Amino acid sequence: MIEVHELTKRYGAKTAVDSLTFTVKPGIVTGFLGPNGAGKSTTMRMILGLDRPTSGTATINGRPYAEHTAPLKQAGALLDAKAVHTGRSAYHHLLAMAATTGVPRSRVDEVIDLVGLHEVARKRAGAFSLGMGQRLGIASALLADPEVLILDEPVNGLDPEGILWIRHLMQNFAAQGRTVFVSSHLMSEMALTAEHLVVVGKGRLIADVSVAAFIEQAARDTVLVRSPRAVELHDLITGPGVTVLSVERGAFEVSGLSAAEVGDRASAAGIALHELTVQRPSLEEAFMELTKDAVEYQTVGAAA
Ligand SMILES: Nc1ncnc2c1ncn2[C@@H]1O[C@H](COP(=O)(O)OP(=O)(O)OP(=O)(O)O)[C@@H](O)[C@H]1O
Repeated sequence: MIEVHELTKRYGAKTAVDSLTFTVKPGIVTGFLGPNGAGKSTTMRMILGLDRPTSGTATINGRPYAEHTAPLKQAGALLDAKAVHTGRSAYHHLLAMAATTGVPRSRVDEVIDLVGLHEVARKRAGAFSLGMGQRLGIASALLADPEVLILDEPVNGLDPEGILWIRHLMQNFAAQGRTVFVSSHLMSEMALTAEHLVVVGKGRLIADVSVAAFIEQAARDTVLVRSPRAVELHDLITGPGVTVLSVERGAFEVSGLSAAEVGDRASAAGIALHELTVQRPSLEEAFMELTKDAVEYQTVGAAA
């Protein structure tokens, strides 16, 4: 379990993390979502004791990470996959880590097999592809068999097979009753991986919600209506709870009414319909809508 309470980090005048409070529960994968610069990495670094908070607290299994007697048994993390000694082989990188943290040698072979690096374990890590580097980073995170796994953008730059592999690894880890906290700026990826979402923008909490609830909210349909008598039909259906989102010549988009309701009303008034299409926003669109005011560097015109 990870508990973050009123966590704040300022760099001079810049507030990178602004009074964040949330809990990451065991047994499920929790996605940490937000646009670039939202403060995800800074929050993860503070949870792991790598950055000192300006104020507030972050604990892992009830204590600040650094105060645990065997911190690596509590939480393993992948923050930057390139942070390995490039001259060492994957095997020796892990062996050195194991030796300094009291992990038995046999566990090194175990995690190498677990992440599928058996064939290349004796090769220099500096020559690894991005995907192999990510696997090695995850092997390091898993080395001490931790209760909590913290991964910062683990699928960045991976091919579809690598993405699938990490997704299953996280889900299996959570299914064992452990805690998984994974950051991403891709809603579509998190919808497939996570069960719960913590969404941040400009350092602030925007949503703390189950993926199912987010999808349900996002999936609010709109109906595109095209008719030669669009103006009349438009006037006929407007009322409480009905929002007309866009109007163009001969067509409009409406929310708050089902396609059947629009069709019935048109039929009752003897108005012909030339199109009646249910439109469902993609999850990515719903996420962008949610975070649109919290995007740090917005392209001019992007808000429209
Ligand atoms: N050491 C630092 N000094 C000054 N500003 C920093 C420092 N580290 C982060 N920031 C700023 O804090 C904000 C949050 O950065 P952070 O890297 O935590 O965001 P993020 O959500 O992880 O973004 P990304 O997906 O781009 O990595 C950014 O505006 C960043 O420029």
